[in-house]
Amino acid sequence: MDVIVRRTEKLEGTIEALSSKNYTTRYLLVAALADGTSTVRFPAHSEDSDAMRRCIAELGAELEEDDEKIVIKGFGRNPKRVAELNVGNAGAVLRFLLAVAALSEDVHFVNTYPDSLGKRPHDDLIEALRQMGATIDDNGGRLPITVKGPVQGGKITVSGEVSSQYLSALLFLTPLLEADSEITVTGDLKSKVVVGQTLEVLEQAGIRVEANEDYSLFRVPGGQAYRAGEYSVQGDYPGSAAILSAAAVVPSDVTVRRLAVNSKQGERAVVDVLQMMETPLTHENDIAVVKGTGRLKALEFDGDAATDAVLAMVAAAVFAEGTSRFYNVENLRYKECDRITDYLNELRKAGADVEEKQAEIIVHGRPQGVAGGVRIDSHYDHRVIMALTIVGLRADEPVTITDAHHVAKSYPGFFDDMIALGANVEWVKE
Ligand SMILES: O=C(O)C1=C[C@@H](OP(=O)(O)O)[C@@H](O)[C@H](O)C1
Ligand SMILES: C=C(OP(=O)(O)O)C(=O)O
Repeated sequence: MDVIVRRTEKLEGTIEALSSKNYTTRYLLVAALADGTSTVRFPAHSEDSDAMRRCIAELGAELEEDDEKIVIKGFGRNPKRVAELNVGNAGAVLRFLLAVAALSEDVHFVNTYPDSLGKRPHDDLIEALRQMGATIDDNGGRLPITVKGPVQGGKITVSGEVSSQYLSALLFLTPLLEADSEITVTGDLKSKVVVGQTLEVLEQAGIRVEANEDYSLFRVPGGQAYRAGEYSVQGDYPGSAAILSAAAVVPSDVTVRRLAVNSKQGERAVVDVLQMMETPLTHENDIAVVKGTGRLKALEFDGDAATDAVLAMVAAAVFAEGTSRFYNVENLRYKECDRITDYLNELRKAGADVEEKQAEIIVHGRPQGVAGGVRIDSHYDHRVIMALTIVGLRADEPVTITDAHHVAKSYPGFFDDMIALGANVEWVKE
């Protein structure tokens, strides 16, 4: 399904933030790895969280759900034998479950998104699991992948250069092994803040992990058990970053509720970034209020601190006065698409003035707006879809985003929320 985004004069209203994707995947996983019964309240409902839900059920977790919660009886350290798992297009879910699969005997991960997740690398995790004794058949570090356990703890080395998800995956697995583990992270760890979310969830699940200050060394005692628990999922900053950035580029009076002020999500930085860009924005008592004027100032920002919000920030910078620079963002190239080259190509089509370096996005702002009048390839990427929607709000001619239904990977209600706020957006069948 395609979406047509037309110039929008004003956004106004109040929405509840969607639930966090990254906390939902983590809480579902630790609940599955516990022996007792856990409750996850306010879980995200999206393709990625559904992928985790489906896979842990196949691995033997018993799930019961209603509108507000999922009650999960875990399988502990003994997942059921399954021949095959399908994680859809969910990167984090795949990486976490590749590690969990090593508790089992022979699990085959299928390749259902050859042009998206099918292109993403997993070599660094595969290599670490091999050091631990796993036998792995892979396709040059990519899907399809078959993992055969068992594995042992001990000294493990993993690269953090491409993704933090490999390290998080090992942190979920190693407490369940008999031996103690010592994980050394080589290279410059990317998306470091997300590892903080992994450690927070592990601690809530009663797991002990010792980490040094720069997250290059972790000691994980073996023989631990996940404690069943009661978890409550907070609002999602990466998805809300798109709403807040949309509200910043046009005149607006938009309130987003349920955005924890003290959240560990790095994408919380969208609030500071928009304020630095001189957007009138307040954030108190977990409520963000944007009273946009459409005027923005350029800025320089280390994007690795807020990986999943960078595309929305860049979309806002398209309309800023001056040149913005988002640096330290090379790992955006290894996402649902190459979020530097592919994304900037689509922005250019829409009329933005952007440049790329290997690890940087440079935006020469156009406060006068962009031409639009184009069809955008969404590259299977929910964050590209949301970002181009922001740009379309201030384009002279309509912007058509093809296959915009892929927004459901993380934020199925994105267009409903945008329409509720007054965005001039319309679904069309091809
Ligand atoms: O651990 C996680 O849940 C995630 C980690 C990040 O990935 P990278 O570490 O690959 O940057 C982030 O972009 C992704 O959406 C979710
Ligand atoms: C990159 C993302 O997710 P994943 O790596 O889990 O596919 C994302 O949500 O933007």
